[in-house]
Parts: sequence; structure tokens; C-alpha cells
Amino acid sequence: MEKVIEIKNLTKVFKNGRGITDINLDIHRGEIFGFLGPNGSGKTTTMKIMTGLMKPDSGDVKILGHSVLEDFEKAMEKVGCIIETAESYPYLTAYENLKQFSRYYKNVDDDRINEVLELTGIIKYKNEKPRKFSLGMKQRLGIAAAILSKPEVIILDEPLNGLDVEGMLDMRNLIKSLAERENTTFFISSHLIHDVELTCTHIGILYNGKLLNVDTTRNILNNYASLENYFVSEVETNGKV
Ligand SMILES: Nc1ncnc2c1ncn2[C@@H]1O[C@H](COP(=O)(O)OP(=O)(O)OP(=O)(O)O)[C@@H](O)[C@H]1O
Repeated sequence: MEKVIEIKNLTKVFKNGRGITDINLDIHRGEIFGFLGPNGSGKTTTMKIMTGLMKPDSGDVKILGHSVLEDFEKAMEKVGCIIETAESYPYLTAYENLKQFSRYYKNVDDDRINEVLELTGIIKYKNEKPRKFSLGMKQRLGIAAAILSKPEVIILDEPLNGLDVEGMLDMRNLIKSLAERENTTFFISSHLIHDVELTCTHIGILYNGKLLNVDTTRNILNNYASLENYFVSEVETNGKV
């Protein structure tokens, strides 16, 4: 199976001693990888390094075979991402925002803009400005921007944050259908156990800056009945500092 994301010996320790240590992880094409960890476990730090927003102390990340440290532009060429919050221009409409983002790409026309507005459930709000949007609506617009150029890899930091039940269901279905229909690979961070269980095909548990274990959701549910049981067991067995 083709490796799409390779994280090797990744370490970043802040002056206060927190951060991530020696993360190793391979993610293959079409997987929906859930990076599950409590607040402060190091998810955002890892994702910032993956997307070039932060430099590691040591180690490297390769995306589609290109190192983010040595060949950043190539590594990011087919990646869509939202790290921390989805930013948009508050005084442009949803459509105008996407039109603005489309200028970064060669292959995005008006049909594609309308298609992503439809896919993310915000076509009705096409001509409204995001300064009036709820957090959930802003998140949808962020995801619309992230998938605009049909990226092969999508990196999302807490994508279900701020969404209501309907929004979560829509987003989950969108992620699954992109993975199935277009073989898009997802790297999704979350601290919401239930959501990760329902959305992801593979799960890695991050705890105190260390990756405790990685397995398929199917294996975890077969062996532990629920992701919560697995999480507790992993933290008890491998999470002691
Ligand atoms: N720039 C920084 N300087 C010092 N410490 C930091 C910095 N950034 C993050 N940390 C610390 O490193 C640890 C990991 O933070 P990180 O934001 O990666 O966690 P997270 O898993 O994304 O948590 P959350 O879900 O709360 O966003 C935390 O203890 C945090 O306080």
C-alpha cells in the first residue's frame, strides 16, 4: 500500500518541557486517520510541523514522498488543511471567499466552487458574508476552501469543533465519501472519542506527547468493544510517564 504520510522520529520539546517526543507513523492512501488525544497531548504541535508552520527539534515528515523540511512546496502541493481555526474574509461572501482562494490554483473554476458549496452544505448561504456565520458555518466554509483543488491529502485539526449534530453528520459523511469516492487520505485530530470511532478507519493515540499505539478501528472494536475501553487500556499500559 502506498504511504502518503510518513512521520519519522518527530520531536519538538518547548522550553517548559512539553511537546512531542519521537513520533513515528505511516498513513496509507485512502485511510481516514484519527489522531486522538486529550487537550495538550501534542496534536496541534504535530500538525503544525506537518504543515510547515513550526520546525521540529529533530525528525521529519514526508507527504507523498517529499520532505516538509527540505522540499516544502512539493510536499504541500496536493494537501488541503485547516489548522486551529478556519479563517475567511469576513466582508466577502462565501462565494467570493472561495473565488479568492481559487486564485491560488490552476484547476478551480466556478463549477468547482459551486460543487464544494453544495458538498459542504452551504450553497444556500453562497451570497452571505461569513462575519454573520455561526462557528459551524465558518468551519464548513473552511472545509470548502480546503477541498477546493481536490487535494489528495486533507489535514484537519478538530474539524467537528463547533458543529451541531446535523453539521457533524454532514461533515462525517463528506469525509467518508471523499475517502471512498476519490481515495482522499485524511489526517484528522480530535479529542472526541465517539467521533473518531464513527469517522476514522485507523486510530493513533497521542498521550503526553507520545504516540502510544496505532490500529484499525475494526481491530479496536473487535478487541475492546469500544474506543473508550481501548483508550483507557492503552493509557494504563503504555501511557505512564
Ligand atoms: N509555543 C509553545 N510554547 C510552549 N508550550 C507550548 C507551545 N505550544 C504548545 N505548547 C504546549 O505543548 C503541549 C501540546 O500542545 P498542543 O497544542 O500541541 O496540544 P493539543 O493536543 O493540540 O491540545 P488542544 O486539544 O488543547 O489544542 C501543551 O502542553 C501546550 O501547553
